[in-house]
Amino acid sequence: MPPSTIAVIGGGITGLSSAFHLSRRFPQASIILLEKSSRDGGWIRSRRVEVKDSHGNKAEILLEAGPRSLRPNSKAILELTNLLHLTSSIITTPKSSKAAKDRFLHIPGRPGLTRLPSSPLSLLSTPYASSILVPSILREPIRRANRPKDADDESVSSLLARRFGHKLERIFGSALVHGIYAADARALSVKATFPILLEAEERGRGSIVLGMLKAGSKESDLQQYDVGDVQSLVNDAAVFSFVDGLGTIPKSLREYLDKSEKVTVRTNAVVTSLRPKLNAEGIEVDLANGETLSASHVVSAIPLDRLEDLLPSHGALPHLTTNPMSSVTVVNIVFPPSKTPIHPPGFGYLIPRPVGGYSRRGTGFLGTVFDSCSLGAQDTGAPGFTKLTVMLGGPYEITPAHTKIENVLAQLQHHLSPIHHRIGGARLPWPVYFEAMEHNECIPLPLVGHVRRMEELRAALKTGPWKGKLEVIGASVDGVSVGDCVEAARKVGRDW
Ligand SMILES: C=Cc1c2[nH]c(c1C)Cc1[nH]c(c(CCC(=O)O)c1C)Cc1[nH]c(c(C)c1CCC(=O)O)Cc1[nH]c(c(C)c1C=C)C2
Repeated sequence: MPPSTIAVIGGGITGLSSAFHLSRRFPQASIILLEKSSRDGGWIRSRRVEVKDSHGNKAEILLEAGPRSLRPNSKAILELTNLLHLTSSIITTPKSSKAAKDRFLHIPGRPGLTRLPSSPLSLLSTPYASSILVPSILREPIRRANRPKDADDESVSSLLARRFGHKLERIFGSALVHGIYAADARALSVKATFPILLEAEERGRGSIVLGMLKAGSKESDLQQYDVGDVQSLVNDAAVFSFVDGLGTIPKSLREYLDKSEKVTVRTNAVVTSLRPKLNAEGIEVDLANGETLSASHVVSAIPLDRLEDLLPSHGALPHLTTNPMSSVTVVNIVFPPSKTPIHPPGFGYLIPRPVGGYSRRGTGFLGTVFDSCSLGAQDTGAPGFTKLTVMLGGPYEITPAHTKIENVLAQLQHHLSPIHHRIGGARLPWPVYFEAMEHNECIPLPLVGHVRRMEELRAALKTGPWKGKLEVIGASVDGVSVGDCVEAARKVGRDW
């Protein structure tokens, strides 16, 4: 029986795009999206702020509180962009730009920023990073195969350390994981987060480098996605966004859903429990206001541990509370136009795990994104303002002192100081805008064994009291990027 009434729980990007795709696939079904807070869009939050410097120069700067850019390799995102008619507001960061090519680390104990090589030729101009990367990479193929027998998963850290050595793991591996998961690489499942490394090791009979060199060309599945001319617009882009930021996607999804006769979006709608009907098909959805909705099918697009709170004991599901979540403090800063550039051109920098681990006395800094470099075209008004985003938290414990403007600026000054010393020891100017936002439990962290656990969860949903009528998707199940969330939303309900 095709679904007659679908309840989608959660109004983040996964929930909104699920309702969108389901309404296209099942035009006869009534769909109700239930979001507990007063706004939809989840962690995507774009806003424009007006800034003014002491000379009266004014600008309107687009700031992001959460994710800020999309990768063109996500076909599901290209398709959504096409279907929502967002082509004309795309902004790209070209692959050839400094914002795409120049990435840095701030290595605790070393002054300023350390440039990462972006091509074989640039190894010469990045001596410190290359002195660690080159020997580790050259040595890897001659290390004996050393994957532990019968281990089908391990931590990101463990894989990198056993193939490339501990120094590469700590300096590069930990920083990469900070920039995506704001997490400790020693806990995350490599199979869930970087399966490409395990696949390469398999192909290279123990060597990741040889496996990468052997990588065959992947069949393009572009035909299955209705991407229109979006693909050609982002062909030369490293990343892209929209004139009004990533918030354009949830806003357009909401507009589309509000126009659909069969779809209702309800905010401030708190779901308190989900109950499989005992003697009939379907699921009862209880709300905090006392209402009970009857749904033939339900999509849970909320974090797994929140779903756990909604389930009755006879519908209990495995592994909902295994993974922790990472909390990140995002600090948006805008500096006034100045003669001395605030930072070198580039994407930004990440800070690796310190030698002694995540001390409570640490600065809490994970990295900084140079937003003006990649997405300056979003801003209007007087030129020359610099927007950047500092990220703190994750494995570090953050106190209010960490995010005080003076402390954040002092750290930035320390990381960016060589550029200022070179140009006469100038200090960073006082910002025209500063906002620190704490995102509590915003990134789910798949621990070792996550892939197997999710297989068991899916198997339990197909059988037992849920009979395949409840599907569980989203960042805590399938992958944390916006592309992963939309891809999962596109597939939901395929078996109904
Ligand atoms: C709120 C902080 C976030 C951190 N990571 C993510 C968020 C939302 C999610 C994320 N970031 C990246 C990826 C992979 C890219 C992809 O597949 O789309 C994911 C899933 C890469 C990335 N890291 C940073 C940026 C600006 C990007 C591009 C994508 C995006 O806009 O989110 C920088 C960065 N992110 C985090 C930290 C601590 C950090 C440091 C500079 C955590």
